[in-house]
Amino acid sequence: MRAGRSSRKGPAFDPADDEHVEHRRLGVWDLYLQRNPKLSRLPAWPKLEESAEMINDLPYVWRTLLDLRPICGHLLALYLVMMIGHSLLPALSLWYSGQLLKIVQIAVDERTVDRQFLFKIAGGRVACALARRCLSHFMSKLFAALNGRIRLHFSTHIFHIMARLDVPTFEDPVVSQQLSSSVSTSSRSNVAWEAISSLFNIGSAGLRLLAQSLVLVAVLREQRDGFFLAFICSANYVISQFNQDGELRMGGRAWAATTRNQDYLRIEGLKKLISSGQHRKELVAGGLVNFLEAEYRTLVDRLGNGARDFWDQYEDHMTKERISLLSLLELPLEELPQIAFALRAVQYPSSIPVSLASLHLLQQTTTSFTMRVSNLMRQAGSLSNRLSNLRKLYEAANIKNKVPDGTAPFPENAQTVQHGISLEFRNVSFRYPGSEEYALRDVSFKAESGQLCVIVGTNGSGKSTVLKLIARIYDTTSGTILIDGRDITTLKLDDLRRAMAILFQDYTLFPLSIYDNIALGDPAAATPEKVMEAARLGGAVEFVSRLPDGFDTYVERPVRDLYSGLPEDTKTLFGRSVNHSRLRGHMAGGREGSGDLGLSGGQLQRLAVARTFMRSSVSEPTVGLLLFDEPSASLDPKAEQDLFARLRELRGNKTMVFSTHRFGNLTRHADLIMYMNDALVLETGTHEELLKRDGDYARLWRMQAEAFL
Ligand SMILES: Nc1ncnc2c1ncn2[C@@H]1O[C@H](COP(=O)(O)OP(=O)(O)OP(=O)(O)O)[C@@H](O)[C@H]1O
Repeated sequence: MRAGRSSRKGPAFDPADDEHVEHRRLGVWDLYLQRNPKLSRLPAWPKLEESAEMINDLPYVWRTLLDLRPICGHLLALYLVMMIGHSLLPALSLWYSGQLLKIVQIAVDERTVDRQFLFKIAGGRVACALARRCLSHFMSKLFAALNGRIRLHFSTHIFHIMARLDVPTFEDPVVSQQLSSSVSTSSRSNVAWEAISSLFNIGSAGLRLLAQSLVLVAVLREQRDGFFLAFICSANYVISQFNQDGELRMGGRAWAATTRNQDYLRIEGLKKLISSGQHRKELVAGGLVNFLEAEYRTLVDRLGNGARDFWDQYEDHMTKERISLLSLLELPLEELPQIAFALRAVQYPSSIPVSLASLHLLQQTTTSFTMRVSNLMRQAGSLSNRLSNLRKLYEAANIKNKVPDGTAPFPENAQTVQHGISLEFRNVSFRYPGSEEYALRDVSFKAESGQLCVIVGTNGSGKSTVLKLIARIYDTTSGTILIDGRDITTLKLDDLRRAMAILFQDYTLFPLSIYDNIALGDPAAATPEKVMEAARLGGAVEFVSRLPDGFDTYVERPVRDLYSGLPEDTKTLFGRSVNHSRLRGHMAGGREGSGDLGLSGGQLQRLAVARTFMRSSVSEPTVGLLLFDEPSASLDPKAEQDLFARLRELRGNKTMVFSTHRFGNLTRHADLIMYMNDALVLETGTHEELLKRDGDYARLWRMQAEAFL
């Protein structure tokens, strides 16, 4: 959504708060708008309010300048000097124009011309124009150079900001809003340079206005009716400024819009459905085309002109609102200077040439003057936004992670880890941030060092959550998790995570090469031999070798090729197939094949398993705990069996926690099985114990076994 200053301090915006928020219907849209305080009816009030807020952001400008001094201080200083020169030149031109006018006046009154003076003034006027052109040229070159250097400097700062955030912090909507307005790893824009250059621009525009005003006053003083003409030349601008403030103007105010119209929602849903390649299979296979088309027609007929997006409705409303008495006055006022000139010409016929020249000069100057004023106002508005983004860019480096680091090193004795780590949950309950529901309720269990623990249960029962809490992706809401008898929150996070290898169910592959994807399982120890071995253990070598670029193949190219207007016969370009539709699915764990590579879900899962194998083998001395969340979900039965066999063999003495809802033959080998349902651990024991108990585990086991009889 477009909005004014992105986030202000103050109480939360509540659409139901009638006292501070007004509600308007715009077609199918509900617009909620912060009520204007009385003073804000004045056209400059919102700008003043924003300027007051900007004061808090100014220290960050200073900090940025200090940061930039060693990188491009001399270029910045040069740019500033050029800008000052560029701002003063229009005033100098105006002064020369005033002098030319004077020459004309003397020529009319006295019929004489001082030729030398005339050449000097004309030469000065031309030199001014040339100087402005040259300065603009050099400034644009400097602008680009500064932009490049500053962007490069801040890109490492931004990389650091993004890389250090943990999962709950990154998912926090407040943090993501802060990041989206201040941090962008890919865009060509650059928050710091935008803020600094805006500030320079405003300073320069202010200086230009001041210098021009002073010269204008000096020139007008010498002209008959000069001030009167200047006033009427700028009158229509003043009126248009007052006229802008329609009732629904949203600039500077908090606002939110939503639609609850079911027909409109359905129309938009149908449009998305047919325009995205993602749903094409189901659409065609389900024979849905005719039904959807008829449905769409009915909805559009029913909603008529109301089926329009918010901005369309808003513009429509604003155009209706804009016709007022003042707006009707705006155009006739433009003619006023000519009328005034005609009357004066009648009154003083001898001064027609001077009046004509002065009228031209005045109109030209006031037009550029008023344009500058409105530019200045507009720039001041965006400056406030840019400065606040700059503040957020610096503040983002101090965002506190929600999972705090511990202080105790782990393990105390490095030799013990490879013989497994004991794991204990004591009365652990957990709710995901922002969720009311408990994902785990009072879970307690203990797995001794070197044991194989299998968590089984229904969908959504909390199996993956158990693994996420062990890796401290999230912290428990209540209760304690201990490894080797020590509370995990007290341990250094880096040490804790170095002691375990984890494969998530919703793993993702990185937009890097296949080699890097595997090597990042243990980047510090990665060698080509180790990566190859991990790929073999994950069952990935065969299909990767068949790819044209083998292990150098990018799972998803992070940089798209650009093309346009290619003849239809162009099937490949740069050794890759041309995507004429440009519609690609996203890469997400196991659920989809790779749009770029045409790899299947199972093949992608093998790559993820290979990555985990980088740190899972018996020989890996630093890892004592292996966590696997459904690693075989997309594998065929043979691949699944091979994987389980390899896992058992490679695990050695390490502790392994395995989550699955397919019992397979893994549970038979388990030292501890936990049966979960609806956030609770309902049964624990070995396979035999649980069968003897004849509870839910036994019932589900029999159900799965019967399917194969
Ligand atoms: N990031 C999240 N935010 C909010 N709720 C979540 C999140 N992830 C999971 N949940 C909820 O927590 C509960 C437990 O989810 P979890 O993924 O642990 O289940 P699971 O047993 O692994 O399920 P499955 O067998 O389908 O993988 C579910 O109700 C789920 O909707």
